[in-house]
Amino acid sequence: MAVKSVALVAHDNKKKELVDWVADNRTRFAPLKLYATGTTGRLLRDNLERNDIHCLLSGPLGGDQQIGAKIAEGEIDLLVFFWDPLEPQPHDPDIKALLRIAALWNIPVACNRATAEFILTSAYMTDDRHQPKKPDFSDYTGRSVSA
Ligand SMILES: O=C(CO)COP(=O)(O)O
Repeated sequence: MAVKSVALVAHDNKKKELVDWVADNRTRFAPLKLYATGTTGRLLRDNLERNDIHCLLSGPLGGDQQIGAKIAEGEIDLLVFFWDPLEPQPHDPDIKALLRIAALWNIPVACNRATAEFILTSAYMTDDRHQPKKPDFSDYTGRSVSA
């Protein structure tokens, strides 16, 4: 079975919810390759005693953009992003950019625990025959533009 890569990101008020959810699903997460923004990743590492989590920069310091770049490069199969709907964030443009790039590249995104549960327990998680359709941007990249 191909190893799926999951990016885990949570805003401060949502970090406990994310860490608890991942801990509750430890067995399902065991075979998955995990990426996380800096602080989320540190908490996951400490609480799950998993030292193989690829921790990027903290979100406001560029971590959201690093995850977005990995999505664009085809390295991420699922984004779990518990963003905080009750608190403004200084790096709001980065958050929008991350959600945009995930939508653009047709990556499944869970923004709350209910959705994350549906996706994590989906048969598609372990079925190599299922691959989300890769978008075809050839019309866009090949468009005529005058220099
Ligand atoms: O701010 C974040 C996502 O927008 C998360 O970053 P941290 O995991 O570093 O707190």
